[in-house]
Amino acid sequence: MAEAMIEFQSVTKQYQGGQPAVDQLSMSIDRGSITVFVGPSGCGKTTSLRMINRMVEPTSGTITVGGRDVTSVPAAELRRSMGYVMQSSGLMPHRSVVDNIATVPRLNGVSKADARKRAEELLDVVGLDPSLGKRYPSQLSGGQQQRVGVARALAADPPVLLMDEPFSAVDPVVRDELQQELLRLQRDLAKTIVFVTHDIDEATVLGDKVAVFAVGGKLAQYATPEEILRAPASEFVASFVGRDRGFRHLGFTTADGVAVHPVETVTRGGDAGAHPDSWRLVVDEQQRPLGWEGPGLDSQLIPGGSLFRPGDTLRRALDAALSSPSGLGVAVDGDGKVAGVVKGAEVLSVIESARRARQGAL
Ligand SMILES: Nc1ncnc2c1ncn2[C@@H]1O[C@H](COP(=O)(O)OP(=O)(O)OP(=O)(O)O)[C@@H](O)[C@H]1O
Repeated sequence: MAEAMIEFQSVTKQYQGGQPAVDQLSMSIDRGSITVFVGPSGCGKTTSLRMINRMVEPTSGTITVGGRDVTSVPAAELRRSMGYVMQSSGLMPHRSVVDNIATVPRLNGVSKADARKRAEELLDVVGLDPSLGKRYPSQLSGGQQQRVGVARALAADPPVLLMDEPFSAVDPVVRDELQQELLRLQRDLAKTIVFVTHDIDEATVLGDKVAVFAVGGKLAQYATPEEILRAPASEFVASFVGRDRGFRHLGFTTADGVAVHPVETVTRGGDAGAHPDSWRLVVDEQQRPLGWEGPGLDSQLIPGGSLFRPGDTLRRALDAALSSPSGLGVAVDGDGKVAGVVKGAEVLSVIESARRARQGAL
């Protein structure tokens, strides 16, 4: 069984008047995992996160980190012992990137030279060119600033990282990159990360476990993303995770059972007959897919859909078939060479048998 790193025991936060911001929260957060707090605006996610490092003090209840009641540690010391990343990177505008990252180690008594050296290494860890270290925060893009925010939070090598909507101010493509980068980092670092977002997609991508909060600071469900999509605990959770949860749930099952069929290919610039009478896949000299030629379309190249790779999920298999102009999803091997095609109807029948097997197991 996983070991608890952070525990909330009947924690309530009541600001003046009104209903509690957080109401009798009890939950246990595993060491070395990513736990995502998700829910609609105002449901107490940020308040819950900030009570972990005492930026906010609970009205009642107890929070322990590593078995120690957080109120037994001076608030300033506690805060420095945890990394904190927020939505606006929170960088100090008049300090260089390197000096920003070195802030907490310097406060902890690390020499200037060592702290800067470590800061430069961390730029590399978060995927930034170390030459950016001399710049000021305003000379970086939003995505780069968020990476610096992550580097700064990691600088003192804290076991716990608190992240409050760290990627919500950047565009969707950069956001996707930052999410993948965080997962990659976490594979090496194995920190205990608590991550706040209002975006259920982000929660299911990142979370080992997801805590769904309802307004009034009540914990509505706390489970793996797979379980939350498959078996929402209430009407509220079902509506919060959204209408396409059935489709998104396919992202948790591998498509090993889906057959890959041979496909007719033609090399670009090769012997193409002018009018193909069925769909055929155009490939380059290394057998990598370029697009399709269709019947009656004068051998004009039509862009292909998404690709299906070994180990991919049912969601990707289905998307490959649905996004392909021929209706045949292109499967490639680990080198990106065409391995064959998958058919939408067959993906659906694998999905259906997986569903029946699950029901049989109940
Ligand atoms: N300092 C404060 N004083 C009074 N009320 C507060 C304070 N901070 C938060 N609240 C209230 O507590 C409730 C929970 O706020 P919190 O910021 O924790 O929610 P959230 O889920 O993080 O929301 P969002 O996604 O909008 O950031 C809200 O009703 C909010 O108005």
